[in-house]
Amino acid sequence: MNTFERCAKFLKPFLDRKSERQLNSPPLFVGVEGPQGSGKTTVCRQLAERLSVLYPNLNFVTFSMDDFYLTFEEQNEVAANDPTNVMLNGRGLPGTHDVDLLLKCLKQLATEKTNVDIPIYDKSQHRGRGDRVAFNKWIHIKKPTLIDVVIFEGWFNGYPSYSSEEDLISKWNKVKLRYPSVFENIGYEHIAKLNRDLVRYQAIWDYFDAFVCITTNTIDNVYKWRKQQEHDMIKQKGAGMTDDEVVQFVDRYMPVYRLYYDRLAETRKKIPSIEISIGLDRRLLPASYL
Ligand SMILES: Nc1ncnc2c1ncn2[C@@H]1O[C@H](COP(=O)(O)OP(=O)(O)OP(=O)(O)O)[C@@H](O)[C@H]1O
Repeated sequence: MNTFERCAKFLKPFLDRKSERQLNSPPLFVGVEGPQGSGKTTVCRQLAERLSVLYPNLNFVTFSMDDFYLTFEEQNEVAANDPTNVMLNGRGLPGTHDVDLLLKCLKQLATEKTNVDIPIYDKSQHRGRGDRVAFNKWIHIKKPTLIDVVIFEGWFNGYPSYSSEEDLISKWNKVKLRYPSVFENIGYEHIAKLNRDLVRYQAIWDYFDAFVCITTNTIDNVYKWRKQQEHDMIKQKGAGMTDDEVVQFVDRYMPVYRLYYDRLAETRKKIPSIEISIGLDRRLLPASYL
């Protein structure tokens, strides 16, 4: 069994129920989480393509947290407002998305009262710094199209913020001792800001009816996966990050993994969910076959 087959098996009862749908029932929201490079985009594409063949009466839409990055100008402003905060110096982490726009889209999809316009982000614009594409290139869902299944992926989907400052500080003290290089240039004010930003995302997770978590035996695999991706890109397009650049790039994300990754179980307890564990080769680890 592979990741797609395991996801499809988990989602089958939800989709069977949905396929006997009642008119105007809200869509099924499927959240997909997985560390960078774990294969989220691939599995979401496979789910939308193959499940729409298996369930021809259901309309699927797939999009990503990445589509909701702030515009180039807004991101520059975020970085300029907090110049010592390396975590906000460029897109990627909590605090660099238009959460209000995302919540508006989710609400519109849930209530089906209006047309829905879903943005698309182009990472290649501004020499790789990225920007949101023009409105006419967004995904436009026009009434009376009924969306039955929303598949939404993001690398920190479901990460629960800390509601107690004491817990946040205690975790921060532990992880910065254990991973000093990751937290080298990060002060408590940056961690507190990160947590405040993450609080705003919690309302997104509340939409999930089903939650797919692709987990891995060690989060350090993210470095290796990204190196592979960049090596492939250099082969195909002649350009890509060097191994050292990859380390620097992934380091910027690591504080979030180190602070929150092991708290995902909290979200999983609240939502019907599945944990699909993969190894470095992205094959399922034995427990995931169940
Ligand atoms: N099951 C798999 N087995 C082997 N390779 C895979 C598998 N799934 C995805 N890949 C490959 O791994 C790479 C990363 O996949 P993908 O872009 O889907 O991951 P991602 O989690 O969405 O990454 P990111 O967060 O960086 O966008 C791609 O080159 C893809 O072809």
